[in-house]
Amino acid sequence: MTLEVKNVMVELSGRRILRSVSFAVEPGEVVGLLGPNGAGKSTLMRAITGQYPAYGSIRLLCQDLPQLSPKRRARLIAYLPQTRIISWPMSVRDTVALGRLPWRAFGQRMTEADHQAVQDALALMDVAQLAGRKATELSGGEQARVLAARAVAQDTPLLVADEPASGLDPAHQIMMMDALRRIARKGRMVLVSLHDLTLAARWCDRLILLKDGDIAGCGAPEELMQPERLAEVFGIRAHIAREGDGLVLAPTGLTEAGLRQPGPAPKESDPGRD
Ligand SMILES: Nc1ncnc2c1ncn2[C@@H]1O[C@H](COP(=O)(O)OP(=O)(O)OP(=O)(O)O)[C@@H](O)[C@H]1O
Repeated sequence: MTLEVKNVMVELSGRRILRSVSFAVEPGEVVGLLGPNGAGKSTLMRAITGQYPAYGSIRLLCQDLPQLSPKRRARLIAYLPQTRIISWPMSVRDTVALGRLPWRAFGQRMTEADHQAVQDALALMDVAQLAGRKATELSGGEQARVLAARAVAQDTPLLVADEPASGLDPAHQIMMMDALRRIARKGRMVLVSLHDLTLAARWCDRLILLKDGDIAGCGAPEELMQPERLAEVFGIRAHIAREGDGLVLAPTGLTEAGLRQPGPAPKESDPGRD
């Protein structure tokens, strides 16, 4: 009863973006996907959600995801994209209710269960007080929480969230991570990409480090968040401290390699290699 990603390779515009990525996510856990800009996090999420064709195997609850119809897939996976601008001039409640569409036949009215799922999602993302407002008139962070609520309302076994905390104020970043953890603890799977190392270390059960389209590490935050690993993957030095029940990580500077090459390394896997 897992998400199983095996030897996934993705090529876009003739460039190999993901090389041979394998990992699993179990029900009940929040798995964080970390890596520098351009490492391939969004590409991996898009491959899992069926937006990019991929070689290899992507199975969820023992079903081959690429074989499923869009509607069947929408009942299994909710996806929160990185770009979160709402362009439909609908109320917040109606926007969140779009998350229930995969569960209804065309033209069918919302059931009591649909209304409850919408209300729960509005509350979880702290946007219930905005329910009657036009979604397009909200701030960027508010819109981000509305779209997160829509993904939550979809009530799927797997939630894939691409940088759900970006653009949120500190309190709502914590609320977001807390919400993802609560969703997971109800037996769902959560795969979330993050750039904030402290959020990742404190709220994720396991972390996957992606670099240049390859997995550079996978394990519990305490195992992975080591100075050498952060230097290798991100090119940074960081202050790492244990506080309460988790780690706090504060980047303090660039390593020599990071100074030489702060951006992602050129892909060795471009056509011609292998
Ligand atoms: N449609 C596309 N065609 C060609 N190359 C692409 C396409 N989409 C992404 N890429 C390239 O794939 C690589 C990985 O991009 P991706 O968006 O997956 O990175 P990321 O890890 O999510 O980065 P970020 O942290 O900046 O969001 C980048 O080098 C990017 O330029």
